[in-house]
Formats: sequence, C-alpha cells, structure tokens
Amino acid sequence: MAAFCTRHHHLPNADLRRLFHRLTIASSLSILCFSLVYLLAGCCQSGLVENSDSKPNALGFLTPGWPYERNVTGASKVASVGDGAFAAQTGMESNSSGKEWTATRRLPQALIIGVKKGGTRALLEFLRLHPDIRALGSEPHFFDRHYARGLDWYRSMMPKALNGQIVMEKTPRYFVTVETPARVHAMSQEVKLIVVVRDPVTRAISDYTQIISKTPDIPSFESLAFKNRTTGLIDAQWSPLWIGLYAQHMERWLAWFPRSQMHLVSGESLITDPAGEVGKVQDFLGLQRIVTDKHFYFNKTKGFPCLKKPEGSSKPHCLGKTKGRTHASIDPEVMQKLRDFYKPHNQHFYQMAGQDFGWQ
Ligand SMILES: Nc1ncnc2c1ncn2[C@@H]1O[C@H](COP(=O)(O)OS(=O)(=O)O)[C@@H](OP(=O)(O)O)[C@H]1O
Repeated sequence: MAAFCTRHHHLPNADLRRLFHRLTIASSLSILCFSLVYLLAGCCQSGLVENSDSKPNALGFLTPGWPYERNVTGASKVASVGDGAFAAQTGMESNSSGKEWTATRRLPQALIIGVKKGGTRALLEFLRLHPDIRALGSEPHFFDRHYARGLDWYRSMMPKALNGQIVMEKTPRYFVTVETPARVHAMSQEVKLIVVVRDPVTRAISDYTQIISKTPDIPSFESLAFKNRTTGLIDAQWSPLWIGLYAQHMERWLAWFPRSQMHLVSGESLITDPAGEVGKVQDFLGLQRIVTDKHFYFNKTKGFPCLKKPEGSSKPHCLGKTKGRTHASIDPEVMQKLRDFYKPHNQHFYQMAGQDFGWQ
C-alpha cells in the first residue's frame, strides 16, 4: 500500500514533468516554424507583388532575361509592365549584409536619362545583375510625359527595394526634353544621372532605322537630313539630328546639377568593353564592382556582347532583335557632311564633359 502510495504519489509528477517538457519542445518548434513561415511569406510576397505586374507588352517583344525591349509610351502601358525578371532579387542575400527585411517602393536615386539609341537598354540590363540595384524594366516617361500624375504615381511604378539598394529607371528622352532637368531637381538634388552617348551620326542612322522599320513609307534619310541638299544645309531640327547636339542638351542639365553628379558612358565602349564601362558606372553609384567581365561573352552571330547568365534565367542571352540591327545604308557623302556638321558640337561637348569620345 505504501509502495503503491509512493508510486501513485511520484507518477503524476513525472508525467507532469514529461508533459511540460513536451509542451516546451512543441511550443519552441511552433515558434520556429511560425518564424520560418513568416520570413518565407515576406520574401514571396515581395516577389509576387513584383511579378504580378510582369506582363509582356502588347507588341510581344519580350524575351526571357531581357524583359522590356520596346519603349513604352502610353500611361496604360506603363502601368501594365513591371520588373518581374528582377523580383527574385529581394530577400535573403541582401539581408545577410545587415539590411532591413522590408522592401518598399521608393523614388529613384539614379536615372539613365539618355541618349536614345545610345545603348541605354544594354546598360540597364547589365546593371540589374547587381544585387544592390533595383531597376524598373519599362520606361516610365514620368518627367517628360506623365509629370501631371505626380510623384506618388511615379513612386508606385518603381520596383520594391530594400534599404541600401539603389532604385533606378531609364527613359532616354529625359536628356533632350527641356522641362526635365528642373523637374528631376525638384524630386531630388542628389539623384545620380547617367548618359550613354554614341557618335551622333551613327546614333541618327540608328534612330532613322527604327523609324523606317515602323513607317516604311517615310522619305529617305538623305532628304530628311538636309533643308537643302544642293547647298548642303543640314536640318538640325530634324529629331534624329537634333538629339545628337549633346552639348546643347547637357548645358541644360548642368544648369541644375553639378558635373560630378553626371556620369557619361561611351556607347561605343559599352559594346567593345562592357565590363569596363559597367565597372565605371558601379564606381559612380558607389557600389562594389560585382558585375565584371565574367558576366559577358561576345556573341559572334549577334555581333554584340551578351550575358552569360541574365537575371531570372540560367541560359546565356542577348538583347532582342530591335537592338543591334542592320542600319539603313546612307550615302557616304552625306555621312561626311554630317560628320563635318557635328565636329564643332562634339568638341564643345568633349570640353563640357572633360572627356574625348573620339568620334571622327
Ligand atoms: N550588348 C548589346 N546588344 C545589343 N545592342 C547593344 C548592346 N550594347 C549596345 N548596344 C546598342 O544599343 C543600341 C540601342 O540603344 P538603346 O537601348 O539606347 O535604344 S532605345 O533608345 O532604348 O531605343 C543598339 O543600336 P543599333 O545597333 O542601332 O540597333 C546597339 O548598337
């Protein structure tokens, strides 16, 4: 009876202890599971939000890894595209370096403002390989076309970014629109500005090649480039030629921003030495040089550098067919006249830039 009493007396205690033990383990495990689920849900959520607006544009020129080849002109189109290819970039990696978990939409700290046909898409796609860069895939055209929509709209267009990540977008038209420098300045006095410049004659032909591919009935390059072909008077108001007056456009930017806040990329070197040019941009943005020559290879068929492993894909990839296309053939005499026309403008631009781009 005594033995029974002792056993009877001790058993519930032992059971209670075991129960308590199990409860402790179970609650620790559930806390652990809950935390894991919470963290994973947080990561997925930012990815899903980013992916949800990742639709191909109406023209269907998307290729995996090179998301937004075409300029997006209408506001509705802007709203329909995002930066899905880049969504996976948020999360663990950056957090391990001590950044905050919560990704938010912020106004851009860097802009690729031009120039059209300079190589702006290539630069943006190369830069987005960097884990500390979050770039909008489409061209929002905020400062030139959609300014009335306000900064909240602009912010809502941006990809989510963690603290420490640089948010950026590219709209090549910004460089040449008169109102843009003041508007950009009103948004931020510290914003970093990047311009990819290319020989204005080649750039003009590239521009014309794109125009004629969309509207094959337009007059010849030669007839549009001259006011009077016989006297050789150039029509500098014709958009493909006017865009190439870089000094004139740059002057407007320098009225609002110091030269040190602008970085010029050689469009020619971006093709011959992409890693070198992207390296300098990373320095300018105050980032570690993470995108290097190991990311590129030269594709002989395309005739351009391509990415070994673009963001969101494990396969090598080149830019789409609207980039690096065969140019319209232009009378060499006309080419020479254009080179002569641009010579003083280019010299002025080199002085302003403090950099000689070597255009002949
Ligand atoms: N890696 C790579 N692959 C393909 N194309 C490259 C590359 N790097 C620079 N380029 C040059 O980029 C030119 C197009 O410039 P943009 O992207 O600025 O054009 S756009 O303004 O966005 O329409 C495009 O002009 P075109 O050759 O006239 O098609 C290219 O010369």
